[in-house]
Amino acid sequence: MSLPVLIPVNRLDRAKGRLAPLLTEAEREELSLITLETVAHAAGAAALILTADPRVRERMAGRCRVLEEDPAAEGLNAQLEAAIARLRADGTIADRLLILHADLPLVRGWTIETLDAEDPGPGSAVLVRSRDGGTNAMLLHPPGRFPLAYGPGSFERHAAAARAAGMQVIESENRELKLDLDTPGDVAELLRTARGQQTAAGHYLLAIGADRRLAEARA
Ligand SMILES: Nc1nc2c(ncn2[C@@H]2O[C@H](COP(=O)(O)OP(=O)(O)OP(=O)(O)O)[C@@H](O)[C@H]2O)c(=O)[nH]1
Ligand SMILES: C=C(OP(=O)(O)O)C(=O)O
Repeated sequence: MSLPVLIPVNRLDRAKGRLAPLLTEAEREELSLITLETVAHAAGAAALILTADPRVRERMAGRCRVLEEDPAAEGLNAQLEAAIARLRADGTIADRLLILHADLPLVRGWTIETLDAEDPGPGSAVLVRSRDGGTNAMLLHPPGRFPLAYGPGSFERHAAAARAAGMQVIESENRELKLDLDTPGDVAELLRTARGQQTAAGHYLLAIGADRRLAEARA
């Protein structure tokens, strides 16, 4: 596997909490699954889904490799570190790894190829900053040089930690990877363009009337 793509997915009943003002719990869960399918499809055979939710496993069964979380690890960073250790031990991960969020509605296969092409070689990290300062995508060459620090404002933490580890840091302006669906503002941004409306997430959001709800909230 030239570039394994690790995609962490929160438990559906915990995901997308910041969209609660716009979407019901059932709608947030379905949107999480729809964007996961988009990201996993883009990653193709390289997709490695990390989740504790049996409904995610059921939805993605047979379509890509789904990894169980480590019961001894707590939180996103610890879960990712534990999964990466297991994947390095079994040879799935060698000298490169792309960690992608599961909620990137615009991502396509060629998006990942474009990001991959930005990799300058060993000793580097290519990062994509999200609208709220998170890290939507992180291509590590190699992984393991610094501790993962996902959470609010993680982009600056990851960039600083990579530099402190002697790595070359590149901020990619990859437009498809910069948009994740965390807030009602992100949903509005997705639905603002025909391109966004034509995504699987866009179709779903329009079908449930999220555009009208946004307009009513602005009124
Ligand atoms: N496997 C796993 N994935 C997680 C966990 N927490 C967050 N994620 C995933 O990590 C990525 C970034 O997560 P966030 O956007 O911060 O969390 P979220 O649950 O999607 O949204 P919020 O509820 O708004 O924080 C998304 O792909 C999440 O699904 C976790 O504890 N385990
Ligand atoms: C946890 C993260 O996601 P978000 O910024 O979407 O909360 C992160 O990018 O570090």
